Amino acid sequence: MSPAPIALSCGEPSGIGPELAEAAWEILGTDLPFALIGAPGHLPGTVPHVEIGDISEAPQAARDGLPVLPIDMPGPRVPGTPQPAQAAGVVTAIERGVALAMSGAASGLCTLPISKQALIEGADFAYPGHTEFLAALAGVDEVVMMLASDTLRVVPATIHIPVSEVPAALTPELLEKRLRITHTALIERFGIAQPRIAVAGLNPHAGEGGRMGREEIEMIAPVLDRLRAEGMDIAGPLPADTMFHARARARYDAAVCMYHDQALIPIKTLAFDEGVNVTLGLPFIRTSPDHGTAFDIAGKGLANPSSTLAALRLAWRLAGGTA
Ligand SMILES: NC(=O)C1=CN([C@@H]2O[C@H](COP(=O)(O)OP(=O)(O)OC[C@H]3O[C@@H](n4cnc5c(N)ncnc54)[C@H](O)[C@@H]3O)[C@@H](O)[C@H]2O)C=CC1
Ligand SMILES: NCC(=O)COP(=O)(O)O
Repeated sequence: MSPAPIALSCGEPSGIGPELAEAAWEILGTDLPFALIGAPGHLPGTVPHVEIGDISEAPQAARDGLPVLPIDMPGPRVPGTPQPAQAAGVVTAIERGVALAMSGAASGLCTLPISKQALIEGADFAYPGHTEFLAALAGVDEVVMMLASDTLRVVPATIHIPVSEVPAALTPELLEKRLRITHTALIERFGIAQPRIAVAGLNPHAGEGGRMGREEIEMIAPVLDRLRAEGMDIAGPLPADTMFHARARARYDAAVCMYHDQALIPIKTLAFDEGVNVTLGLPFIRTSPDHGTAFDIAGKGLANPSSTLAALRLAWRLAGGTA
């Protein structure tokens, strides 16, 4: 039996999200059933859309157009200029997607990019990103952000915090939890029986034996030693500058990095168009394109849908679908 459709939350209406949703339907058609949760009036109209009342109607509706579960939002889409007045609707779309995924009516949630600033201004949004919001909605304490592509998988151990706060945020407990969730997901979600994980150091040259920082010796290495003693295949702490070239990448299935840019720069450099953001540790499947709202090109017909397609396809595959 085919999995339930994927819910696709609209993200920031004035970014490229509406264009990506239409392009996704144009390319996927009925092969991969999904429904956009958003304001029908914000769609550019390059393809037809069909308003539905229940996500189970998506496979049938997709024959005639992009299936849309409508959300009321005030005002029009203004490509390139976020509209804080629509922020509450953007948040509602995410909440509705989570409810559908948690109930099983949707087999997963794919989120289009939000403008964090617009959500803060317009809806007092208290979270730095989807990842933290979804964890709160699901009632889960610990989740992991993974960016995945055929070329590379990366996990930032700390996520949306200032770089100045990273050393204090990196605790043995946090690193161990991130590693355990990553290890389990590689086995259960990605079908890798014996996952190989590479762990980056925090400092240049992974601390150069303590001369350029001691986090590797005092915090990272003891955690890795403990997990290796349990049988996990973990390399590191490795110098971050030399762990992403092709020969190095061949030695691991995922790289766990110490902070956001250490993880995301390599994958966005190697696989910007195909990368997918996956949240691990939630009680439902959540994926997202790896890019943001791209205000500079919104409404200009320049948005590349590849990462959104990859995100929908990964969600579908993780749900057991075969398209
Ligand atoms: N999952 C999410 O909700 C995410 C949201 N964001 C948010 O997006 C906003 C803008 O972030 P930026 O750092 O400017 O990154 P961005 O990814 O929106 O844009 C960076 C550059 O890549 C280009 N680009 C991005 N996606 C593209 C696509 N599909 N096709 C063609 N070109 C594309 C843009 O035109 C821009 O030149 C911020 O508010 C940020 O917080 C950023 C990343 C993820
Ligand atoms: N840089 C990744 C990013 O901002 C996506 O975050 P999230 O909204 O998926 O938590």
